[in-house]
Amino acid sequence: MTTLEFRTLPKAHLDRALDLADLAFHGNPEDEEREKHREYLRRCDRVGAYDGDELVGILGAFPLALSVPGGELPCAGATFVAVAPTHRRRGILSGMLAELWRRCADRGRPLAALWVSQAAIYGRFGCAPATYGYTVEIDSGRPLALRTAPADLPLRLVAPEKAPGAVGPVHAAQRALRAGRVARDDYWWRAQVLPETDEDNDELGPPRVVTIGTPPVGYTVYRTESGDDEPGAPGGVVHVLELEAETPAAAAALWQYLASIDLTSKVRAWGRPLDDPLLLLAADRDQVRVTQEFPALWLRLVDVAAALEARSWAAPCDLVLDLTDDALPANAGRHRLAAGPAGAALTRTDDAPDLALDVRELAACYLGGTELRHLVRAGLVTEHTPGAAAALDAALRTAYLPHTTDEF
Ligand SMILES: CC(=O)SCCNC(=O)CCNC(=O)[C@H](O)C(C)(C)COP(=O)(O)OP(=O)(O)OC[C@H]1O[C@@H](n2cnc3c(N)ncnc32)[C@H](O)[C@@H]1OP(=O)(O)O
Repeated sequence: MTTLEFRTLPKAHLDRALDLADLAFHGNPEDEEREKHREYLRRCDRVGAYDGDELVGILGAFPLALSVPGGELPCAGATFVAVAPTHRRRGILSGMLAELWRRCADRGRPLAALWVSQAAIYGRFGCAPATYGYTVEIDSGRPLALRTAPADLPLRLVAPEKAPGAVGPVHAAQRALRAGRVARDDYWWRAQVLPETDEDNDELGPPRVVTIGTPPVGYTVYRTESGDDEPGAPGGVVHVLELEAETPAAAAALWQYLASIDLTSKVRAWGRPLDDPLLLLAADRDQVRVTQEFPALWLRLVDVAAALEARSWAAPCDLVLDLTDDALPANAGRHRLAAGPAGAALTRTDDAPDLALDVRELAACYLGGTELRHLVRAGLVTEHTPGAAAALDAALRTAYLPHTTDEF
């Protein structure tokens, strides 16, 4: 029997990695899509698991900059995780993640993030959902009724290749307000946000980008799905991938535009923030309905001290946290967190703990998307000192909920 080895997957093995991913994800991509995946993996830090010469596991990690409250941090964006079906449940995923945590330490990345294929897999590795999304549907078979007057500003269609220059500044300004978002370069806009075809739904047309204002104070990215030609049949669907606006009036105008596109009768917006103003702009909440809520980005605090000391804090707190972290014992133990608007320090202590929790619970709360007091009520966090969870919640609070649509 051979032993498993975890090492960097060289570029020469990219096609073997793609074959393995197709095997594990039941994919059968066309040439163009396969080239897209090859480019994708080429940009990643790659861990390969080898059984002798056989490639039996692959994990990619994009080098990302993730927005956190008050700034951004280097983050490994784990993706393309696949284990050969002949080798499952032999610890290959566990070994690849252990290698990823080592590389995060070597490369100065305190965070790792991922979109999971199944929610049951990653909690045991210290990961937790840190951002959430809503799917919102607008019945646009009738005019969209709004409580806020739409801005009277020009709307312009922008060619996708011009989008990074035209709407990048609006995205960057909004990203500074919301934790959980990835810094986008031209590659990210082209390949991740605006690919010509939608990989998951070939019924959808190409991406359309529309800006409002000169210079833009908002924009939307959407694709359309045509409806049935029969008279009286439902119209097409406008699939909104992104909508960012700097003012309520600009948001109202963009939603009104999307809801009034001819030959369509529904707007389906995926991955809206849970505090999306759209839900308050709507004059008739029967016309604008939340149809799904889902965990979006999962987070792992690989270096807890670096992560906590890098974010901003809304209120002062001085608490002893008793942390467990089975995979990364350097994070475990008692730490005093002294934090406030001037910054934070995490120092080891023998003092009695105010709160006892696992690193995955801290990951859930880190970006401000989950409140500790709810985790206390669920029996997942132990509050030794009454009021400690509320004090930490007040310190972690953010003005906007964390949010991301960057699915990788
Ligand atoms: C970020 C992303 O890319 S997410 C995509 C993940 N990839 C896929 O879903 C593709 C198809 N599946 C696979 O490739 C594999 O089955 C993987 C990656 C999910 C798991 O790989 P394995 O090497 O089998 O996992 P490993 O043996 O390290 O398991 C570690 C633990 O996780 C558990 N586990 C693994 N997969 C699952 C699962 N799907 N559901 C629940 N538990 C799971 C194992 O039971 C084990 O628990 P234990 O330590 O208590 O025994």
